[in-house]
Amino acid sequence: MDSEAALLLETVNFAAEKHRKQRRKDPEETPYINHPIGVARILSYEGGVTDIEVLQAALLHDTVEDTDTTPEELEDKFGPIVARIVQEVTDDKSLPKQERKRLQVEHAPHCSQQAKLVKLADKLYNLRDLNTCTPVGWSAERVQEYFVWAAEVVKGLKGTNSALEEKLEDQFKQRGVQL
Ligand SMILES: Nc1nc2c(ncn2[C@@H]2O[C@H](COP(=O)(O)OP(=O)(O)O)[C@@H](OP(=O)(O)OP(=O)(O)O)[C@H]2O)c(=O)[nH]1
Ligand SMILES: [Mn+2]
Repeated sequence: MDSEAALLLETVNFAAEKHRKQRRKDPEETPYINHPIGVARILSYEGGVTDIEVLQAALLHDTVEDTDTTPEELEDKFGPIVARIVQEVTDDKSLPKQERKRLQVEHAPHCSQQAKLVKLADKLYNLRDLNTCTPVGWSAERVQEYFVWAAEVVKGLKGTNSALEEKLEDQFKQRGVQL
């Protein structure tokens, strides 16, 4: 087996252990790990991304934000580039939600190309998820507001990957949201 395949298995196993107790917010309580795996798969299969560090960062992208994982732990295990990409896509959960959401819009254009790829795939996964398995308690208005906010973030990620951007564009069009 080639070493990149082994490295991806090591990475997905680490993410699965970290997210093992978490579930998505949908009524079926889908295992959380489906999300990071799906984000990495969007990058590879739909975005044509082959950069192993981007695919690893996608698998790990919610570990620091949502589990006890530290940036140092990621750096020790996966190196400084993967750790940096994850850090770039990590929200500061100590801030109020509105502020976090505003900072994503503000920071998106200044992210590295690698972090922009992860952000595009994360948004595409979550928008599709909202169409098929809406989180418990989310009204139609809340779903629509998420699309409007996500479009503001994606505007700042333009020129990164045309295949992913076209698929995001389709999602926004379906909701009457202008990109
Ligand atoms: N659509 C959907 N999202 C779910 C579900 N379960 C968990 N999530 C997560 O919820 C987040 C979106 O919900 P919000 O209420 O807007 O944000 P919050 O969790 O940060 O408070 C996303 O986080 P994120 O990946 O960190 O991305 P981002 O929204 O911060 O960009 C998404 O992955 C689900 O069943 N459907
Ligand atoms: Mn995510």
